[in-house]
Amino acid sequence: MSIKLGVPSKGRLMEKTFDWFGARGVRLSRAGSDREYAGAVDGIDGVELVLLSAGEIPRELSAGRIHLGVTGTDLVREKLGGWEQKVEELAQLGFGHADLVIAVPAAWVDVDTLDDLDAVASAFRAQHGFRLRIATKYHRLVRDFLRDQGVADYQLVDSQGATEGTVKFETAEAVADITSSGDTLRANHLKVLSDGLVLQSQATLFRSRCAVLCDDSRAVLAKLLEQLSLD
Ligand SMILES: Nc1ncnc2c1ncn2[C@@H]1O[C@H](COP(=O)(O)OP(=O)(O)OP(=O)(O)O)[C@@H](O)[C@H]1O
Ligand SMILES: O=P(O)(O)OC[C@H]1O[C@H](OP(=O)(O)OP(=O)(O)O)[C@H](O)[C@@H]1O
Repeated sequence: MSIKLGVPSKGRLMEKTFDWFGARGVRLSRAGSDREYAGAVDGIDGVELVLLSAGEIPRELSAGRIHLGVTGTDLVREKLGGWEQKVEELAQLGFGHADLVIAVPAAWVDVDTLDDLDAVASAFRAQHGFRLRIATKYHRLVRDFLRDQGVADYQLVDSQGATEGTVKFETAEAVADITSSGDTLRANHLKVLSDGLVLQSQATLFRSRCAVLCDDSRAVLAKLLEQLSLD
């Protein structure tokens, strides 16, 4: 029996994950061309590499279809309600750092804090007859954060990409999205609220609490974690 390790199938996250495992003697690679989503593992027997969308890895972990998975903490917390019951964080990998933030138009010179946003939101509703729109793909995290911070008079609108563009295209008044360099926010004339940090994320190795392990698989997992110095 083998255990399944899910890794992002493309981009920086995939390459840096390969580097992280490689530095610990577990060599991960794509099996064929850049377009093929099959993987190979050298340096340990019984581990199968599964290349997946970063956004699907939380669901695969919680369904128990993969035993281990690398993805951002933001995606696990967003996609899995009660995530701590479903997965265990084994190691923060030290890359893929990004902040989930609330940002508003830079031209809103009087709006710097969540309190300011709350005041604007109430005035906006009175003036326009509908609630101020915040575009995001992080519905759970943003809703929970704004509830805890006492901001209520808003609505979330779904944006699965190019979220910073929604303000210019007038489908939202504010955004909640991941930022790392800040370039995308600046280029779209947006600014982060001073207390608008929802979550700091980085690439993390997770273990499924839902995957069933036979004795052989348990032994493979223990050997892998020992090789990664995580036992
Ligand atoms: N600019 C960035 N800098 C660093 N990390 C980022 C950046 N943008 C996104 N990330 C992180 O990368 C991870 C994957 O992001 P995202 O969901 O956008 O995946 P993707 O690249 O669109 O892949 P897929 O569509 O296959 O899921 C997330 O954990 C996110 O926090
Ligand atoms: O602060 P920065 O360094 O500019 O990075 C932030 C951007 O990176 C991510 O987008 P990505 O490139 O993954 O595309 P997406 O908008 O389609 O998610 C994120 O959604 C921001 O748009």
